[in-house]
Amino acid sequence: MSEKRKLVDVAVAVIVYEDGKFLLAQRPEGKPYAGYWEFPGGKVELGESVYEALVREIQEELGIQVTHAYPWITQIFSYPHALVKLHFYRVTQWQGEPYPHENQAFSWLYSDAVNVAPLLPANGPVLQALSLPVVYGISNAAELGKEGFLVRLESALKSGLKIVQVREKQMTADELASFAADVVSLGKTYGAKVVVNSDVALAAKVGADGVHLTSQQLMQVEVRPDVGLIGASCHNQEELERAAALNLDYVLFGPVLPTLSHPDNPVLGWATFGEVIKDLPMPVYALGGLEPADLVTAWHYGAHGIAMLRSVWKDSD
Ligand SMILES: Nc1nc2c([nH]c(=O)n2[C@H]2C[C@H](O)[C@@H](COP(=O)(O)OP(=O)(O)OP(=O)(O)O)O2)c(=O)[nH]1
Repeated sequence: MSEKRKLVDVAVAVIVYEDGKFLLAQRPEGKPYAGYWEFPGGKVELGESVYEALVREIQEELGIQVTHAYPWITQIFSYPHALVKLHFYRVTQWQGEPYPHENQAFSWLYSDAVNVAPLLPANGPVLQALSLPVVYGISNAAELGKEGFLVRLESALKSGLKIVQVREKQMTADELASFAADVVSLGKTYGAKVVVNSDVALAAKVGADGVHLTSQQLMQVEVRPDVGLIGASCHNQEELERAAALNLDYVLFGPVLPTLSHPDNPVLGWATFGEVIKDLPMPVYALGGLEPADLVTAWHYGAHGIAMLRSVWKDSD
């Protein structure tokens, strides 16, 4: 039934300041779901690219000129009135002051304090995706030593790092439990999320925010584990599709560039990275040989952000 309907492409703008504050608007009278809150945007017209539609809709609805917008996530949603393919872009820079040209109510919000309702039904997972930081750190006590790593971690947290994965394959179970507890405690102090690689029981035991599945686990689990935030490592399209089918919160996808530890391994390169991840419903972090300065390039190719195992722990000054 619904699957036979024509897919309607919709360009959707998440207009977001650097501190994470974003804009929701209330759908005007006369449209389906009038009064519901949504991100500004609208249907792609015949002959238009999604990007062109985004720029046009935002000019029409808010009177601002989009100058920097990055493809982000794509979701297909079946409404009684239409089957829509929502192309979400993060709009990070614009000219002019947003003004409600269609008399819509506006609200600037942070993802952890959304106090307007109801939202369009498709938008719940989008708020969850928006709450994920754009820089993702992976622990590296293997190279820095446990104490050395914790010092670097605290300095990175002080500088604004907001998510870290505990991944130390060389540690014994006891060492890992104590290390993970230290990372969780530091994370809590600085308001950062902590996920634990592969071990659901350990994540629960140390009070982590969630679990990061290995690509092997990803292909084996039948259902999404119920322990908060769930991510996974992916290296190919099949794994990415599996992560999408399991409704995971995010994935790491790479290697994008050669890495120090595996300089001769095949890499995706940015163009292939962008091609493979386009149309995915969940945020994708680029991984492999990246530095903080690569963030905007990653956005350009559709990534949510970048994940780093080494450069994120270097002192910036
Ligand atoms: N703009 C927008 N549309 C969304 C969001 N989430 C969501 O499910 N949609 C759906 C609702 C609609 O079915 C479709 C957008 O269609 P629309 O009616 O707003 O498009 P439009 O501005 O081009 O309006 P019109 O041509 O019908 O006047 O996408 C969102 O966050 N923003």
